[in-house]
Amino acid sequence: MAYGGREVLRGVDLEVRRGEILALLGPNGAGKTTTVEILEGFRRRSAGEVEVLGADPAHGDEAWRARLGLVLQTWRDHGRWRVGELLAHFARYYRDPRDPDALLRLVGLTDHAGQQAARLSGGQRRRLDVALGIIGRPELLFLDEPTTGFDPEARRDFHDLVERLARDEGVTVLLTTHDLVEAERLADRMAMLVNGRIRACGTPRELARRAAAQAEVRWTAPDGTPRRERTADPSQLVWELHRSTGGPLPDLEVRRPTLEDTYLHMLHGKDDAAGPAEGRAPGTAGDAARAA
Ligand SMILES: Nc1ncnc2c1ncn2[C@@H]1O[C@H](COP(=O)(O)OP(=O)(O)OP(=O)(O)O)[C@@H](O)[C@H]1O
Repeated sequence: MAYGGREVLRGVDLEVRRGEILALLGPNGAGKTTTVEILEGFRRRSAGEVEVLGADPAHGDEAWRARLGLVLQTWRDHGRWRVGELLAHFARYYRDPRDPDALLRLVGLTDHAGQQAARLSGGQRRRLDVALGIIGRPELLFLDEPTTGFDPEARRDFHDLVERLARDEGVTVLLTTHDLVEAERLADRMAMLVNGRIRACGTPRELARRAAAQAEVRWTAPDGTPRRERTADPSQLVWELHRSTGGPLPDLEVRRPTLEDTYLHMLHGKDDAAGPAEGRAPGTAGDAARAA
């Protein structure tokens, strides 16, 4: 995929399976929104094959569109509408919409039903976005950085809601986020997009294993100096230190790699972390993406 002459996606090989939650991660400018907008049918791709719910998004009709739910990054301008009226209005576009009052309860906006959308707080607007995204009972839900601006409780409620949608209603979810805790909490699989290419894709556990990020061992040396070392095999290091000092290691601490370590390792590491797109020469491959 190129903007003007500049290629921003090159070989995005990605499949989202029906009923799964897939988190698309990657640094600013990696191409996540571009990818998602192509899948949603909002952006024309310049090359590659894409199939979403059995159709090419570039030719998706109204019936196809009604099966998607979108929570976009940019806020749609419905500021003058009252929250309850807005939901009732959008409900009319769908054959089997959720009940607007039940939906307000679901996203925690019942007390704001009579309020103008423009007067909601940032986090409350985001909840409204989520409500609008799921009002039509979508089969496939796109969530583009959905919890930006949420307080911790709203975030937890939102995570519960997304989990319920996936588990109880079989909704497929494609989530982009910079929040690694969110990705780990929600996602069945994570895909890492770096420089327009999928660098790795797998369950959080698989990615951690593939990235082989290193543990950090800290201790105080016999002369009192604090020491730290990174190693893939902390037990070996501790054993060697123990043997060389001949006694217990003061202030010993072994810190396992966090998800953030894994992420940064993948971001800056070599292709040993590469997933299915591994080994492609730059610019040679078109993009291929399938969702549900
Ligand atoms: N309409 C456009 N015209 C030209 N270049 C664009 C356009 N939209 C995006 N880009 C460029 O394409 C690249 C990918 O952008 P994109 O918005 O897809 O990244 P992203 O991964 O969603 O980033 P972020 O995490 O910051 O939201 C960026 O370098 C961006 O500057």
